[in-house]
Formats: sequence, C-alpha cells, structure tokens
Amino acid sequence: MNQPAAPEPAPVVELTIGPVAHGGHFVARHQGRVVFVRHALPGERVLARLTEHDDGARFWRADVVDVLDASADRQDHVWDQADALAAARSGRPAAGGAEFGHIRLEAQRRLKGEVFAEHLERAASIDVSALGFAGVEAAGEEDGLGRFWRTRMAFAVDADGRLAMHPHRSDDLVALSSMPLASEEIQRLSPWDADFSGFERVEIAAPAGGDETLVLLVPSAAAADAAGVRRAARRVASQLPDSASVSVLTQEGGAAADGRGALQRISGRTWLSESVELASGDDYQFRVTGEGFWQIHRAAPATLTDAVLGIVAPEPGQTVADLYAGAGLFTLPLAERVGSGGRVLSIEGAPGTSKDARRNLHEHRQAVIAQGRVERTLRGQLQRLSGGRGTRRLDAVVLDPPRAGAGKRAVELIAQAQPATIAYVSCDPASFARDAADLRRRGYELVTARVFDLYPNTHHLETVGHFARA
Ligand SMILES: C[S@@+](CC[C@H](N)C(=O)[O-])C[C@H]1O[C@@H](n2cnc3c(N)ncnc32)[C@H](O)[C@@H]1O
Repeated sequence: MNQPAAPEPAPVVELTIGPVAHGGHFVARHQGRVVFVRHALPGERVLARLTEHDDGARFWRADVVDVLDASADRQDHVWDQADALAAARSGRPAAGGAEFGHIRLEAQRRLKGEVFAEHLERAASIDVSALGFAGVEAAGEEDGLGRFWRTRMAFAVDADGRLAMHPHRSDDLVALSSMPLASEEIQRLSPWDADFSGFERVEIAAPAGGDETLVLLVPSAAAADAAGVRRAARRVASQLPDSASVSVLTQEGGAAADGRGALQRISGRTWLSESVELASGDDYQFRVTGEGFWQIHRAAPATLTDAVLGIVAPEPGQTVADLYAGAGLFTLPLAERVGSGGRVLSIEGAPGTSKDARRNLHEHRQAVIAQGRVERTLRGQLQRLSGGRGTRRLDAVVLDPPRAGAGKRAVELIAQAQPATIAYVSCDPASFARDAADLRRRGYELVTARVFDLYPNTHHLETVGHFARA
C-alpha cells in the first residue's frame, strides 16, 4: 500500500529585518514580497522558517529559527518554553503569549511607542510628538524582566490533563512547566503540577497582594454527567492549596464574561475581592465574580483610574458616563467625586459583570448602572436621565471598549452628548486611531495620550487618550 507523502518541510530563508509592525511582527522583504516575521528585531539578519507562504498571498509569515547578526536589544528569552530559537533547535513548538520576551524591556517599550505613533499618524493624521507623547510608561513596581504581572490567566488542558498553551496561530498544545508572566500568587498554586483531566480550559485569577485565588474549570465537551464533573473538580481542588477557591464554569456558548455561563461552587467562594489604592491614597474595594471582567496587570486598576481621574477631574454635581464599565472600576471613584448631587451613568454589556457593578455601587444612588451594549443603550439612558425632556448632555465621558474599539455608532452617540472631555482607554492602537479619527471629524481633538506597558513581554499596549471639544 502507498504511504501518504510526508509533508514538505517549510522553507527557511535568510531575511534582513525592517521596522516593527502591530501584532508582534517585524517587516521584511523576500523576492519583492512582504514577510511578517516573529521573534525578530529591527536590523537583524536572520534565518526564518516560512509558516505561511502561498504563491498567491499578498504577504507571507515567518518565524525566526536562527540569528546571524543579532540586535543589541536582544536578550535571553524570559520564558524558556516560549523561546522560539531554542524550540527550533530542539524541534518542538514554542508556547505563544510572550512574543516580545527576547527583547530588552526598554526596547520593547520603544517599539510599542513606534507602533502607537505610526497608527495615529496613518489613521488619524495625528503627530503624537506634538502632543508631548513621552514614550511608553511602566506601570507600578515591576520585576526588571517584566515578569509576574498577570493576575488573570487562561490555559488550555492537554490530553494528559496538564495545563497547556497554544503556539501562535496553531491548534497544537504545549504542556507548561512554568509561566513567568503569572503573578507570584498564581505561581504559589503551582498549577503546572496538578492534573486537570476532564476539563478543557482553566482560568485562574488572584488579586494582587492577596492570598486567595480563584480557579475556574470549564468541562471538556466530552465530559461525563454533572456528578462526574463535580467529582473531577473535587479531585482538582484536592491538589491545590486550601487558599484556592474552585468552581466549575459551564458555558452555553459565548465568552466567560457574557453571563450565560453557570458557576458551580466546589470549594471556597465564587468571587474575589479586589482592592485598588489610588495615588491620592483613596482605597476602593470591588467584588469580581469568577467569570467577570477585571484588568489583568496587577498595577493596571490603579494606574488607569489615576490616569482617567487626571483627565476628567470630576467635580461635585457633574454628570459623567462610564462606558464599557466592567465591574465599576472607574464608576466608583467617579461617583464619589461627583457626589450625591451628580450622576454617573455606567454602561456594561456583559450581564454577569454588570451585576458585579451593581453590587459594587449599591451604596451610591448617584450611579445609574445599566446593562446593555453602548451603541444600543446610550441614547435611551440619556433620555431617561433627562426625565423625558430630550437628551441629557454629559460633562465628561470615560470609555474603555474591548479590542475592537467603540466604532462609528458609539462614537456618534458620545459626540451627540457633547461632553467637554473624553477619556478614552484602549488596549488596541489600531481601533483607538480609527476612533480618534472619527472623534476629530466630530469636533474633538486629542490633547494628550499616555501609553502604559500593561502587558510586558507581549506586543500589547494600553492607551489613555484625553480628547477635548475643539
Ligand atoms: C476593557 S473592559 C473595561 C472594563 C472596565 N472599564 C475596567 O477597566 O475594569 C471592556 C468591557 O466592555 C464590555 N463590553 C464589550 N462590548 C460592549 C458593548 N458593545 N457595550 C457595552 N459593554 C461592552 C466587556 O464586557 C468588558 O467588561
């Protein structure tokens, strides 16, 4: 019988690396075609394996397998399991999730600043140097190598029940023996040593500085009956320290935070208590349910809230909107500052997360907590706030949309409310630049932009932009 032909090994080509591009890639050219290369640095000469190279494709993709001339910004990778060069040498896949780990931290920030500046220039004709953009800022105290900052982690589970992660754009799984971006609280659980058989996804959350952790187990599609799932979950719980609360999350489709999931407690609690201390010394407590949204970097909640309050400078009696509000991270300090004579309209789409916001704000009657999509609910909420006399104008708007940005309809509604000030928090420079261009067309100018490195050793960056009505 004929054996199927073994797949051709992907070609390896020599490339000279050009500038950084968004998404963790660097731009090179091969035979006139653009190649997006990972694990590289500008100016390097490398050997790279073509991972996507269709003849008809507009561009190709490649991963560096060897460095012929190294950049001075290159360092030993901070996480051996994500080290693409070591992986290529030993013929194993590298885990995704730390695609900038081979770059010195200061250089990562310089590159992220270049990506940010380029997007604003290209999509919104904004020259960030004219705004006094001072480069990407570190958040909070940090490990010199950009490790131990993630208070939220999501893992896959391999066939042996080990925590695992996918390589970039791959369905393969890399079983983990470490994950140095995870916070020290998560490290203390040593989840890499546990057996998660029976589950297909594991989410772990740990508040910065606390000793409680929350482990959510998503049963695999082929899971046994409910009793079998509970037994498997109890077996997981028995392998973890007592400080870990364990719950099973069953999802009837959709993301964890969409409110359609059901949480079933196995041990401990189904929620975490998060504490945020601002630069002013003000201290806030939040309850965040297992499947609810919370910022990932340990210093992000305080860093972002300080930046937002610095822009909005809320005053007693004002009316402010907090859009894409999550569990109320910004809503709570805004509500305290506008006082009982003011109003904060807080809109969050995910029902479970919105429930958290309602609990976190229940003592603040000036906060109106609305659940729904901003683009669908903002107008109706502003009409309600005006008591049926047209649409309530806003003094300021804070928006912190997901990666896709706010989009045309939400920007239109925000501009119609005529806020003097807009604080726009964004985790994606492309959608931020697109929305910034739209805000400009509607009479708002970007006054300042700060970029925070809330995702060290990855290509991601967080922007807080201050827009003012021209
Ligand atoms: C980046 S998070 C910000 C949450 C909050 N500001 C914080 O920092 O904790 C974005 C939030 O927007 C919510 N969301 C996504 N799309 C939405 C939409 N169209 N309308 C309202 N909320 C939405 C998500 O559920 C998520 O909680």
